[in-house]
Amino acid sequence: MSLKISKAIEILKKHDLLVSSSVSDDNLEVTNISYNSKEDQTNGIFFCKGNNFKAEYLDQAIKNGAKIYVSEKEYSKDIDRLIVKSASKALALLSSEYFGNPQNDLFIVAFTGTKGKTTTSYFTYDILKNAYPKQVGLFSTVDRIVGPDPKDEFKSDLTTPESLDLFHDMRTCVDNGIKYLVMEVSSQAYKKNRVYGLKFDIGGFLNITPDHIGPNEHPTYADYLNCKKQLMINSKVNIINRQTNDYDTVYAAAKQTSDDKDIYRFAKNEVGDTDFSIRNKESNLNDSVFTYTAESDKAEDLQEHGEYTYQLGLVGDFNELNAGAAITAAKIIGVDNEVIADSLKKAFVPGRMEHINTKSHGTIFVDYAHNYASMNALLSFLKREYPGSAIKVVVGSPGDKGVSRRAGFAQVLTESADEAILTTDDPGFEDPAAICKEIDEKIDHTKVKVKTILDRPSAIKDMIEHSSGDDIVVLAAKGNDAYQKTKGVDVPYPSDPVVAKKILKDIEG
Ligand SMILES: CC(=O)N[C@H]1[C@@H](OP(=O)(O)OP(=O)(O)OC[C@H]2O[C@@H](n3ccc(=O)[nH]c3=O)[C@H](O)[C@@H]2O)O[C@H](CO)[C@@H](O)[C@@H]1O[C@H](C)C(=O)N[C@@H](C)C(=O)N[C@H](CCC(=O)O)C(=O)O
Ligand SMILES: Nc1ncnc2c1ncn2[C@@H]1O[C@H](COP(=O)(O)OP(=O)(O)OP(=O)(O)O)[C@@H](O)[C@H]1O
Repeated sequence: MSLKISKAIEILKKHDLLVSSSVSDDNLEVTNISYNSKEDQTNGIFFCKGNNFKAEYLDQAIKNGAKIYVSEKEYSKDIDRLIVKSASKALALLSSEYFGNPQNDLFIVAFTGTKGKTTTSYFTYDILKNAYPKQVGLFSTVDRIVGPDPKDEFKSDLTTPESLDLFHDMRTCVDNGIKYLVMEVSSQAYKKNRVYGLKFDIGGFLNITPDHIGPNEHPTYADYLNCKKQLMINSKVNIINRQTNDYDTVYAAAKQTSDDKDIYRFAKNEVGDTDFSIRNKESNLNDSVFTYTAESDKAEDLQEHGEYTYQLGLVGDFNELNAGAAITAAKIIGVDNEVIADSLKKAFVPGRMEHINTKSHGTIFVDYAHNYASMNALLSFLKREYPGSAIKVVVGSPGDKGVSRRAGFAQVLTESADEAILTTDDPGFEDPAAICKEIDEKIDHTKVKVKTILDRPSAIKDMIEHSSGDDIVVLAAKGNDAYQKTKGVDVPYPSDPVVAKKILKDIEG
């Protein structure tokens, strides 16, 4: 991989990003690209970016072999430099060029939404992988899959990677024979220009509720919505949840760059003015069965028999909506209905509505619901569908972030749980006991029985041991995370599904 500096200048000028250039050799062709000074920079281009950037990082990068740097301000005059209006935008554009614009060889399906990105991406990935074996990649919050072999699969750090890493991994995908890429696009990805300049073949908008608003994320809800709707502006074909908050804004964003014929809307039950509607037929603790009905001419063009029935291996009415988005994407691509139906039947998403059937300790769900909106969606669904079951929740709230989640958990536990055990979840630099106390103090104890057990495996064990019959045990908010973020260290933790299964093995054999 390489990048000619003359080409870099041309691209920056084209995008009106270049402020000035001090370049001794226009013909320089760099063979390394980086934004992390600790890496080898031999014959490389180095990007000074980020709120926490320090001049000494550039000094280190130069020592490590950087030949030229890109920055919003001039630091060292010792080497060539390109001064730009936005280092993050420059990073995206020049990384794309450096890695040979791999996006041009991929059909990219992207999803955004406050909730459901990971689940919908997995549904879509599973369907496409069954339709086009060995040709599908996945960039999700949980895993990054850049090729067909187990060695091409690794854990993600961010929902949407930094642009350089994104284009690097897309290059790997293309080199590994991948033709379809399913990815999650967070609002932060737009805020931080990680996907700047990218056009998506299909973009799906799942929902938006106030979240991720705070000093390190979005200053206001308006900013959050503005970032999220960028996916619609940057997608050729759009799929939109007709029932999302701010639907008109989202639809208008799609219309900016797409004709009506390329915008598909889906909705639950009788809504009107939609292209597809979803109706639940039946659900139990293992599956839900629903119909997907074409409600417009363009939807009928996509779905020749008008109405199809699907069985989804992941319960939760919100998952029918997630499935709707995945089905629509697959149909736009032209996947056979049988493949779609078969894939959804076997759907499994790590840490999302994973259910564990026990012999005599009720049914256990492990779910990543980690704010009021998602926990409310989950617990209201369980309460509505299983009125005879006691709902018993093990949950904690993280330290150093999302403080409003604590009051949210107190509210949703009061509204929908019968019993709760408060426990530790990524305490960071805070005291987990104090976090639990904060939640506990806001719970109405006349409505729900609560105790605190800080050691998470002990909390899970206690809840499982004290559950039986039709009880539903929900291990919430941690999904399949295999760590507890504690005082700046990712302390290994076996993950909720592993802990629960081990406890069951010990007590049920
Ligand atoms: C606030 C924020 O969005 N920060 C992200 C951003 O950081 P930044 O560009 O501001 O960089 P920085 O952390 O200030 O560091 C400055 C620069 O110095 C460099 N450096 C640093 C040390 C050194 O010795 N040498 C050196 O060169 C770093 O490599 C970096 O380039 O770019 C970094 C990647 O280059 C991200 O890791 C980082 O995400 C932080 C850690 C993060 O967790 N962000 C969350 C909020 C996020 O993005 N979440 C969304 C999901 C949200 C959802 O669920 O919807 C996501 O997409 O994951
Ligand atoms: N469409 C939806 N509407 C409301 N809640 C949902 C929806 N889909 C999933 N959830 C709930 O939110 C949790 C997180 O789902 P998922 O990981 O798919 O979303 P995400 O958008 O990737 O989340 P995050 O941005 O927090 O990583 C699930 O475990 C479930 O409880």
